[in-house]
Amino acid sequence: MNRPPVNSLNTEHLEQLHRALVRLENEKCRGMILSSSSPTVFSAGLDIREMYKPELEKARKFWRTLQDMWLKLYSTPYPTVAAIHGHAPAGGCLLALSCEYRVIVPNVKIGLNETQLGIVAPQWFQDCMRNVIGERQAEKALIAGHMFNTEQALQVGLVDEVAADKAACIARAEAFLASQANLPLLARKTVKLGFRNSTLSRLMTGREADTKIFIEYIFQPKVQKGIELYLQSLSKKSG
Ligand SMILES: CCCC/C=C/CC(=O)SCCNC(=O)CCNC(=O)[C@H](O)C(C)(C)COP(=O)(O)OP(=O)(O)OC[C@H]1O[C@@H](n2cnc3c(N)ncnc32)[C@H](O)[C@@H]1OP(=O)(O)O
Repeated sequence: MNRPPVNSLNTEHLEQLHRALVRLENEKCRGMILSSSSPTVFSAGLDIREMYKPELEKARKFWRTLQDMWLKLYSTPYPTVAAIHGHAPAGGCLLALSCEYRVIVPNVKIGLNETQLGIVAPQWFQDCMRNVIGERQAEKALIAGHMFNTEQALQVGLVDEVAADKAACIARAEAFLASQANLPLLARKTVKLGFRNSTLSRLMTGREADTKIFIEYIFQPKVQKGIELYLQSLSKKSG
């Protein structure tokens, strides 16, 4: 990902990610490392400006593009690793959770923090967390909107490994891909999809309902006010 300053996910960036995933599949790629050009941020999650006073059709398109990208990422036939050498809140955490393996560096925060922002992580975000860290830990983390530090993320199983820095993180991600290289492709892909199918189907069969929930939610005046205040707090911080 290379969308400075924080790889926030707007419609255009989501489309780029989706196109890249389709191309990798068409080219029969043997594995992907999802990484960031930023030295400190993996991805700041959804671009909050896409949700602030949007036009209805643009907001719908934004959400559908996110769904499309995620459905592709979660179901790739090739192995995927997230090299998390920077913070990964909310949608950034979703990207990492959607890969098959996660390597993180020290001093990083990762989690589905939506509750803390007064918004609700969509069901499929929650499912991804549950599938990785289990029901009990996911429920606790999601209710609190907890951001895990590196040590906590390793302890709870949210990530698989800690590496000292970006170079080591990428090297460990490559090692994971190498460990998969000799597995029979069809068997590997079939087992992966078997595990992920119910989560994928839940969104595929409920896409319109999921979009409706998003639209109805963000168009509420009190939600718009909350987004406005949050945007102000973010830009005051960097100002
Ligand atoms: C039913 C509704 C469901 C909706 C689901 C939503 C899921 C989501 O993903 S919501 C997005 C949640 N994301 C966040 O809360 C992250 C907010 N950002 C941060 O915590 C920090 O920016 C960071 C830890 C990622 C990085 O910190 P750092 O100090 O390096 O950078 P900053 O100075 O904070 O930010 C630089 C710059 O980027 C702007 N920005 C940051 N995050 C976002 C974002 N998610 N969307 C849009 N813009 C963002 C920030 O305002 C700064 O901009 P300016 O330089 O122009 O002020």
